[in-house]
Amino acid sequence: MNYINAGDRSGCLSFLSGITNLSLIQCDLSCFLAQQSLPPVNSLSLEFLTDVCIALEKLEMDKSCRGLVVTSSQPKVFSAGLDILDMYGKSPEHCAEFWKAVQEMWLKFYGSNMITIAAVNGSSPAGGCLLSMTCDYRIMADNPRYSIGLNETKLGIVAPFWFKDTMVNTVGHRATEMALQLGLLYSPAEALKIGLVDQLVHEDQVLTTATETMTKWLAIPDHARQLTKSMMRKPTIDKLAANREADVNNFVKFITKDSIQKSLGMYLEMLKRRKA
Ligand SMILES: CCCC/C=C\CC(=O)SCCNC(=O)CCNC(=O)[C@H](O)C(C)(C)COP(=O)(O)OP(=O)(O)OC[C@H]1O[C@@H](n2cnc3c(N)ncnc32)[C@H](O)[C@@H]1OP(=O)(O)O
Repeated sequence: MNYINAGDRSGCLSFLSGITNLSLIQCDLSCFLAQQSLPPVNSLSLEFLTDVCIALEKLEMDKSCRGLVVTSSQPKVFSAGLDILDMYGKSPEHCAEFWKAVQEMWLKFYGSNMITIAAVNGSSPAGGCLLSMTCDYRIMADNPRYSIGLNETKLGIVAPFWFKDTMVNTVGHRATEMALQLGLLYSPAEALKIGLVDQLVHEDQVLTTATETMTKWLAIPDHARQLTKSMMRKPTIDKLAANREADVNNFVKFITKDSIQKSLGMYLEMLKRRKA
């Protein structure tokens, strides 16, 4: 069955307008494919996060859209996480705007009424791992060169409580404690073992498997599934929703510290050196 039906694209043109880094392709009557495409590594920049939130809001209001497969059109990378350049050498005002957009993205994805499936076609560190954890199901390409995890401590930064909560809800308290303190990036096999991803498939099969899985999830009555999802996730969502401003202030205070800026600068340098 051909799930990605190019003939149906006209049905989602309205979602594409104004969107530069995300394309939405209608897969069948009730499911969309959201493909991130921000070269070179799909980092989650302020502009990109804003695009994603607008697109998601529109899909959420479209009652005919019941499911979303989230993937990347960049080979080998699902998402490199938050765009470090939005946190490095920027004004406190910019950092605050950026963080609000990160919060918004998380709130929208984690609280989505749609079935969300992450087709993790490559590496997915930090914010990329967070994005995949907001989804209901994760399918990852079985290539030992790829990794996934919340590696913030390796950059000298600290994952906020709602990153931590999302991971606890996914893999449990002990695995999260190890993962966060050590900034662990897991191979696909390790990620499967701790439950960070739900299924590994050959890289060529990630999207097909995601759409097959979607078909199974679509068979469940929406109202029952949505209420169950909300029951599981609402306490975690409410915690951030009630503390958004304080969380923004904490982030800005932390990220603009000289010592943290220095760590981020060194990390960026390391990324460039590694390439050379
Ligand atoms: C209080 C704070 C709370 C939480 C905050 C943050 C959470 C985060 O998400 S921080 C971001 C953490 N991300 C990472 O640590 C990933 C870093 N990137 C990589 O490991 C690799 O790039 C990756 C495995 C994703 C892909 O590898 P390659 O395909 O080999 O690409 P390159 O490493 O050559 O990268 C190409 C190009 O992109 C730049 N880059 C990579 N990641 C980021 C990023 N997250 N933000 C901004 N820029 C990034 C990299 O430096 C290269 O740049 P150029 O050298 O200029 O080409």
